[in-house]
Amino acid sequence: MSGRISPEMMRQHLQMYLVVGSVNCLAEPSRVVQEALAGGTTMIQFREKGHGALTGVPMFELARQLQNLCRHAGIPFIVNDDVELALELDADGVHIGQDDESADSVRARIGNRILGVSAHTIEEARRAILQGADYLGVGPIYPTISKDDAQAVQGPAILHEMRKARIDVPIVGIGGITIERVEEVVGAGADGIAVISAVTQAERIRAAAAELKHKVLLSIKHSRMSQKL
Ligand SMILES: Cc1ncc(COP(=O)(O)OP(=O)(O)O)c(N)n1
Ligand SMILES: Cc1nc(C(=O)O)sc1CCOP(=O)(O)O
Ligand SMILES: [Mg+2]
Repeated sequence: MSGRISPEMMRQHLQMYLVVGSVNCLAEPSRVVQEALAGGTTMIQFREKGHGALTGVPMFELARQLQNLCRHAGIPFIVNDDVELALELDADGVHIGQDDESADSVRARIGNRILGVSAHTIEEARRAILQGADYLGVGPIYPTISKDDAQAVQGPAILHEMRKARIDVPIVGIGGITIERVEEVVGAGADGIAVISAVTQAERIRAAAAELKHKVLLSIKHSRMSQKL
């Protein structure tokens, strides 16, 4: 990439953001990702974490396999937490949280690659932006079954509060998001949704991703129309 990603492009990539690792998948992870991409997923995060997570060569091989699928689909491949892995793979970006390496240090290491930072408060959001975040991951919006050490549930109100505080950077909501909740999340100010279980635990992965994306696009349209009124 010749420069930092534009906010407009970032918002598009955040619309239907799948966070995925072998631990979360009912089917083969590569099959899950293939199906999710066929359903219109706009960005993938490789998050190999939790009980039974792969390490070493098997983890690296899986990451490379999923990255190749993203390359063919023309969508960004983001690595969770592991900056070394992201650099080794020449991934499109990294997502870090408040307990990971600091955002300014990661920004210095990854150059213009995409940098996503988790933020739970307005203060964390402002700091992440100053330190070079391209987008914020805000959650958990609802209770989640996919992250044992998640913070307290925030509800969509945190998104409203951030937008009211003039945090204008691209934001993705995460945590317990299902098709029924998409409109509320986008209506509160998110540019898209990041999900694990709504896609990885679905019986029909392609259809689940496609329905979620369709709902996000409709919700963005509705929310723009109501802002104009
Ligand atoms: C898009 C997105 N938002 C938030 C997170 C959570 O990051 P973090 O708080 O560092 O927790 P772990 O995912 O590392 O357990 C995320 N991964 N993606
Ligand atoms: C990875 C992650 N981060 C969260 C946060 O709040 O920062 S919640 C979460 C898990 C999201 O999985 P699901 O869509 O199954 O709830
Ligand atoms: Mg992390």
